Amino acid sequence: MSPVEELHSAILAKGNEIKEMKAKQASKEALKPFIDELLALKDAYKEANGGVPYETPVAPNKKVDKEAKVQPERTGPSKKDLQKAAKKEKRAAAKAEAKKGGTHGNGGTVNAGVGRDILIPNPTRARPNMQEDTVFFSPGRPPLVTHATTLLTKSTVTFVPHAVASAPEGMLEPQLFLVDGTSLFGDLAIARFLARRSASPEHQALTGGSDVLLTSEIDQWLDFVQQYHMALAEEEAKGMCANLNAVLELRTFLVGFQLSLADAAVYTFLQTNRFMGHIAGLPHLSRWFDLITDSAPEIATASSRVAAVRGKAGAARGGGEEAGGLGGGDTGSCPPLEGAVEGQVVTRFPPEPSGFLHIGHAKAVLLNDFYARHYKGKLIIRFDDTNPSKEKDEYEESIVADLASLGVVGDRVTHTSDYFEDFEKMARKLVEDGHAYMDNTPQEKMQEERLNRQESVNRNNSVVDNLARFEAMLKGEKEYCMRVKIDMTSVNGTMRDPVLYRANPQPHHRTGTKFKAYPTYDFACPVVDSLEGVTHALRTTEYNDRDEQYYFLQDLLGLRRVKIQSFSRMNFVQTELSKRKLTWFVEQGLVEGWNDPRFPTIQGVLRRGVSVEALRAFILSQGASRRTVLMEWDSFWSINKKGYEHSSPRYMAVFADSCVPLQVENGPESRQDAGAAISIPLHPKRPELGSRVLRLANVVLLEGQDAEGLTEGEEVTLLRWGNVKILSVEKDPATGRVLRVRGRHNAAGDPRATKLKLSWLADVRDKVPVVLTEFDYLISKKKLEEGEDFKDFINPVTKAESLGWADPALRNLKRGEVVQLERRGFYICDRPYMGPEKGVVLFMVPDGRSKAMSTLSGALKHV
Ligand SMILES: Nc1ncnc2c1ncn2[C@@H]1O[C@H](COP(=O)(O)OC(=O)[C@@H](N)CCS)[C@@H](O)[C@H]1O
Repeated sequence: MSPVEELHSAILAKGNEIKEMKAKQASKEALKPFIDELLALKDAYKEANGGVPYETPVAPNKKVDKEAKVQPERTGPSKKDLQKAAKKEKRAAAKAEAKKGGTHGNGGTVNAGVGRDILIPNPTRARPNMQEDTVFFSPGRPPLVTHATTLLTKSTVTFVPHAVASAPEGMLEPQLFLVDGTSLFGDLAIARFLARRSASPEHQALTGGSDVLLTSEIDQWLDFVQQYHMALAEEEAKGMCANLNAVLELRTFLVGFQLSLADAAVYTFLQTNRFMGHIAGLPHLSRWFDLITDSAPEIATASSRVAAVRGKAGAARGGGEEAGGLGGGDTGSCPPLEGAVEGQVVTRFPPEPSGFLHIGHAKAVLLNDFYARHYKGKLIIRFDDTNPSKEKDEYEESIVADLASLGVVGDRVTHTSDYFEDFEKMARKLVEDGHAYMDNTPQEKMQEERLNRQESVNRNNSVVDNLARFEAMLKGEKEYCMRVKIDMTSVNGTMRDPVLYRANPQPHHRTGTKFKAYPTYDFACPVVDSLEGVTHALRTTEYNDRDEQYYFLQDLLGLRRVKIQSFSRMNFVQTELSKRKLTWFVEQGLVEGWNDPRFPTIQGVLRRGVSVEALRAFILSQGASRRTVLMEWDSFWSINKKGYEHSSPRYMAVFADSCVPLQVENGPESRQDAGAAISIPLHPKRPELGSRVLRLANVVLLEGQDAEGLTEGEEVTLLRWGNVKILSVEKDPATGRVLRVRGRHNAAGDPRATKLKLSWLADVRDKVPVVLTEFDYLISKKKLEEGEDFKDFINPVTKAESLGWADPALRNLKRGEVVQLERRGFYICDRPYMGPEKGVVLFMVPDGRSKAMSTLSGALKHV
């Protein structure tokens, strides 16, 4: 049944219910909620039916109703139904035409029998009068390629998001209405149209122009995107990226020798389906991705702008102000940058590509990004790649992907290795001028001497000897390193002749074997900050001691001074952030990998259900204070929950192994009764999110835990349906456990008068299998004391999976989407529905409370 048909049946059923109540002389007060429901159903019908309102049958056709009840189950509409539907459609179309200017329509829908509506172009839908070309779209399915094409072709098109009744978020295709009343639907069809109607040959070339082969090749890619627009499983996504990489090995663009809609469609597809992690390790695909980002920024802009409508990614750079109340005239909890001048501030985020980014890094990059944006300046993303023993391309690529998922786009991406030649020259000059010397004191001894403020025996060697040893070091000779002469008597240990250069024969991931000695962090940071025009270097407070040395070196080398502004490191209870310790967890197999949802990596926390907006708001609300605090996860999760409270649609699910059937004596026979569904809002307090179909049945599944608490004769409320009087509770004589329950729906019952409000699920054939997954902390102790080894505090059980049954609508859930399961909490989809044996994998998103949202207990402590 299509949503329109379902609503039609629901209206009939509700009307009959009201008639029955009236016959029983029900009071006006008792009737009111039913009449309200009927009106709401009619509104939903009108919206789903292209603006054409529900038509009350001229004479109530009791015969048809009767037929509906005894009709055998069938797989498709009968000829008679089709003729009737065709007549009805004709009538509706004629009405809609006459009524031009009404609500926009949605295209026709055909039900595939699995609850998913497949759209067909419907030329007869209602056509509103538009002042300008307008694309209506569901926020769950933003028309990214259309948006990119409007930017590329400079077309004037208005985009209007709308919530759609009777269809879950993301189900409806975008629809373009032209000023002349004609319309088109589907992201790719609209994009093609916009390119083709442009007068410019350059824009027409986006679809292949008049070249038939090119056009077809482009179409081939568009078909491909169309086919896979739903989220793919992890392995499939990986394989697909590998194939794309192979295709792009010898190509600059996907088709021909210039940008086309094929590039735009595949780019937006990859960007919005979280493929970035897979792209990272693939050189040709990465190169192509970067090329499109740079050469057609309209495409990236479209993706990030529309993603913002969807509420998933952070705002695109350059637009608007921060979330979380920051921005505007002041810097909120982030102190102003000293001496900052609007338009001239340059900040930088300098990760070492030696591991995956974690939430501590997120703090550093979001603060740098915030200041750059606040002062209308620039942000540099600099890979601090001075240690070839630890760094890899793979890490660099994962960092790029993680920054993209945080919505951070640097104005420049640089590498410390871009300056290796400059370093060599500067270091040689320091040696020549007697400011630096070569030292072969063993590492431990050197440390001891520095601690005791003792000079090395090499401190006063001749420049000639030092120069010879310096050149040997550059060739990879490891015996001597270069130290700068500062002050061995200084109270600041970092001023006691720090090491600035040392040999490392390992090939570098970017420069290969060209260099065999590398600057240390102490040397690299002040030099590159100054050379790159950084005005404010934000560093965590553990570097404070190094500030003096940083300025000393800039002065010694005659470089412009950069202002340092420090902020505290971010640490969380029961969480390790060190790359070394996180690697241990991966190597021990205690987690799935770096993107494990128990890990504090960016990939891990996003997978666990952290929203980028919440992360940003949390970090910026903490600000750039220097006070080091150990954060509680609870306060973070409760900020995270706030966003979802308003935006996530609500459904119900029950545990599969303990659920108990409740036979509702007067409930509808789900497979045969046309009234076996009602329309309810996706979110009871947010009608603008639209509505959905709630399936009813004469057998519904209750949580076992709830069934145990039922007593005969009491009235309970089945959430969103109404009251049921419990007639009997049958128990297993051996165990005393409830086996089944019988009840009767009481349409006139008052939900406010019942004690128990139960979640439930119609026991329908297409209910969806789900895996409800909960996680605990990897570390069992809140704060490890000095000397305590984290390995002694490993939580033995940190993951629990329970099988469940959920609302049929969850069949359409995509990876990364968050729903609320009533009385359970928020869940993020980690794997979409892939068949009866591979149900939807849902991860519980903590909400900051130690208990789950209700008396329903989970499999683990709720963290
Ligand atoms: N836990 C943390 N809280 C805040 N900021 C952090 C945290 N951990 C690291 N950082 C900052 O991120 C960048 C990059 O760190 P990385 O360890 O990859 O690299 C370096 O520390 C040096 N390449 C550059 C130091 S300025 C850095 O700013 C950290 O302070």
